[in-house]
Amino acid sequence: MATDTGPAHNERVTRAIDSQDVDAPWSRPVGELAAALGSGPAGLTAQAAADALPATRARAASGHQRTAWWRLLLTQFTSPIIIILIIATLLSGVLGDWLDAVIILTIVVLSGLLDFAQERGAAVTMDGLLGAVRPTATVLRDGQRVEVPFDEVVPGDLIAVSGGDIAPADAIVLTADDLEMDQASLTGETFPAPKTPGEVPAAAPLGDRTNLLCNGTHVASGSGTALVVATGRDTEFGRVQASLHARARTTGFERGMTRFGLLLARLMVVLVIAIFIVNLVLHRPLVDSALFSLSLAVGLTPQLLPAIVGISLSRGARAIAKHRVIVKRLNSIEDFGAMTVLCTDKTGTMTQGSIHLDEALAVDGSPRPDLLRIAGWNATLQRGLRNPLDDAIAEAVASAQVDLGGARAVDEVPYDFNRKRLSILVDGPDGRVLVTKGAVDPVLGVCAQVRDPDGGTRPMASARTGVETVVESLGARGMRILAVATKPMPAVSSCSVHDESNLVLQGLLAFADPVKPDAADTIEEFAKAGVAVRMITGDAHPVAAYIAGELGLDPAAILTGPQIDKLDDAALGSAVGGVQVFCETTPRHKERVITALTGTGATVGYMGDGINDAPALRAADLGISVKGAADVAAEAASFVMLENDLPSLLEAMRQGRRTFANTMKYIYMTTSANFGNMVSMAVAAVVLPFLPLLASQILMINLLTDLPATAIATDQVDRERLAQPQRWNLRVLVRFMLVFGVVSSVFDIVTFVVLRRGFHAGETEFQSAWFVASVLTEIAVIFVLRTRHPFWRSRPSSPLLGMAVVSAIIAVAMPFSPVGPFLHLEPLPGRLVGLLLVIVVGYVVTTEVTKAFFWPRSATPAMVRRPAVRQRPARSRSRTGRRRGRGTPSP
Ligand SMILES: Nc1ncnc2c1ncn2[C@@H]1O[C@H](COP(=O)(O)OP(=O)(O)OP(=O)(O)O)[C@@H](O)[C@H]1O
Ligand SMILES: [Mg+2]
Repeated sequence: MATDTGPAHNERVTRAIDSQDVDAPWSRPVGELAAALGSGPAGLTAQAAADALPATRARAASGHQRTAWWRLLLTQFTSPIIIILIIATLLSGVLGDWLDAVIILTIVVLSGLLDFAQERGAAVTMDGLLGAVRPTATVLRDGQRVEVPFDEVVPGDLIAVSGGDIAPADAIVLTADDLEMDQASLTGETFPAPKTPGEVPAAAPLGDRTNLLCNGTHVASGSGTALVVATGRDTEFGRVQASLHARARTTGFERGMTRFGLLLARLMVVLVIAIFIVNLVLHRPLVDSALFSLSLAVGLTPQLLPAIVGISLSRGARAIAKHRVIVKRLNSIEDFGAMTVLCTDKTGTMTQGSIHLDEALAVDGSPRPDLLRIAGWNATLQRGLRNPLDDAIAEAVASAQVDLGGARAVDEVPYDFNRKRLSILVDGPDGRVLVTKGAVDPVLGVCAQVRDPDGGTRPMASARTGVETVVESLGARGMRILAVATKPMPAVSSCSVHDESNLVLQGLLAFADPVKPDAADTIEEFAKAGVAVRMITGDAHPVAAYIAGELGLDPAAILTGPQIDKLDDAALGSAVGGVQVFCETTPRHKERVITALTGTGATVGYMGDGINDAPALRAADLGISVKGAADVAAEAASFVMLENDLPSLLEAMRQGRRTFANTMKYIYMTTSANFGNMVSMAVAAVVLPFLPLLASQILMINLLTDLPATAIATDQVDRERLAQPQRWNLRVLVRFMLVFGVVSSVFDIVTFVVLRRGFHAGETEFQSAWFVASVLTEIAVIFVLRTRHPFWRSRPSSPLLGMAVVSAIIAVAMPFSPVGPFLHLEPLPGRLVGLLLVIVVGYVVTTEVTKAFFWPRSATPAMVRRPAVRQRPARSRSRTGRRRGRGTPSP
């Protein structure tokens, strides 16, 4: 098999793509395609794949790529305001003062480097974290199966897929074993589409290309191999993505940030232009006035906000990773902190997940060892999704050394989440039989008769109540039950869903899957933290109720899938709040429940790992999956746990709240300081006969006050901030900005008056004093505003304290240092320094007093509100708090 290597392959692939050699590949014989792509039965060689990678990467669909470091560095200097500032500075150099220009540029570069270093660190951190949970594809290279990241799959690769896998590229089916793809993400079609080898006409619409696996769709059942013909932008999915600019839905945090950023930007533009005009009207020097206004814009601009927020979120992600939870979307951390309801799957999360077959029983509950043989045919011959129930049966068959009589599968109706049954047409010692097993109700529904322990049969109608009583009593002991049924089908060679009728119920299998010992405690901890835990399972009512009891949930507050079907969305919306357990659900039920819960105003988390959980994961405000889960589930989630462990999720959530609280601290403090400065500058520009600060001084203040901001992510958070869900609250933020901004302006103006009237300060002395005062007040106030308690009662983190002290010392020392003259700063008389300190103390005290008035009024009521969905008891369904915007605003 001539597998091509080296640049020749690379060239051929590029040519194939460019010349559309592989146009409508679904209509071409696979041999021809493989030849065109340089592939053979052993797949590509590793060398050929490596050679093709750059061309493939270049055509990757947008997204996920890490920006090159130099590009990241450049972006620090490419915002319009910075560019205008740099040009104006160069201009001022040409017109006169080169020294000033160089100093301004130096500070701009230093600030840019500081931001770059942080952002770069954040990007590297995220890359490392995501590496652990990035999906991989199974490809054949040099005849060996290897796992490679999705973005390293190249045209010509042979891939192998099985249940739950996402197709990493467009690929033509080579072999298929009952392969069915869920193409809903592409076509909206919710029924899985069967896939088989064999060309289809070139003109076949997407839905009819039965030999094409489409990038982004996932395997609903079965397995197969396929030849990759297109990747990235060249795939159907890539094209759709490009045309829609398809983006995942924005989080509440992103929406809040965007709106707030816009608000600030507008405010800034208006003020800066006004200040510039005032300066011109007052006949100040044009260039100086322009530089002053531009520097103000740089100092006040919120464009640094997203960067610093991103940095503190990525630090948070690293801290969360310590609890073995990986954050896939940074902004979801806010939703994590805001979560009020957590819904989870049962198996593996609430239970230990190591399912064990306990008993094989006849319909009356008496032991029936030979049932294991029938069940064994079904479980060991099935080729669909691997799953723990079949594994448990196979294990029991092996350990009891049951003889399967050389049975062989003729055909199969794979398991699906709606039918909840799995049927195999078997050629065994008793001839050709259809063996069906599945959840009790769905199997009973297709049985006409039951087989009694004595070997005789009876109509289902007369036996049903008896069977249900047995199932109920097993369920009450926490047993998961499967029903097994058969039907002789001597004359057929294939089977379908329609053959699942008129079966004879053979017996029941009881599985033990005990509740995790710490699950109940963790659920209680979540409840104390304001998060109601809810269980949503596909399993039957009796066992769900039993497990609910074990977990401390209310077994009476239960809703089944069939009951959900009877409710329309509105009725479901008003019912979900009081329900603690949802059982007998299909994937669609899970999704509807989550949507209904989000509709009540709750911030809903959903944790699940199966294909059947993917729709619910997408519908939730935050999806949580587990490493090793089906690709579709992992893709739909914004958090991935490395182990299925509820306690670590609790810790991760607390860390999420801490991160959110610190991020909000920064936003609250920076915006109020900026707003205050804008107002002060506007006033100063009007009343002073000279500029209150020079451009280089403003930029230096900006740099010095940014230093402690970089340490905010490390800060401690007051305990009560972590006790309840928190969410973004624009109204409180704007009020905070106005109140504390104005307080700081009042003190700025007091400083003006004292300097001009009391000290008769001239230009340089005034600017030097104001430089020192600006830095000191802005730093001191961090310690007041970072907590709602009196500031001396809440300890800041050491890095924050350290950075703040260093910045303050630099600021005070600068006028006395050799650097001073470069910034036009002159040493201040001792009396003036003392006075500045008095002003700083006065400012701190005033802010502290204002804070005491500000927080109780706006925040305390929010703090005592409860989550919309409550823990036990479930009877009185209170409507309180069912609005968006609950939860406690920060800091
Ligand atoms: N391979 C199988 N063969 C037969 N029946 C099955 C199989 N897998 C699952 N079932 C039946 O379908 C029910 C629902 O299982 P499913 O995996 O769809 O639900 P789930 O919501 O993921 O459940 P859980 O909460 O336990 O994880 C199971 O309780 C079982 O009765
Ligand atoms: Mg499951």
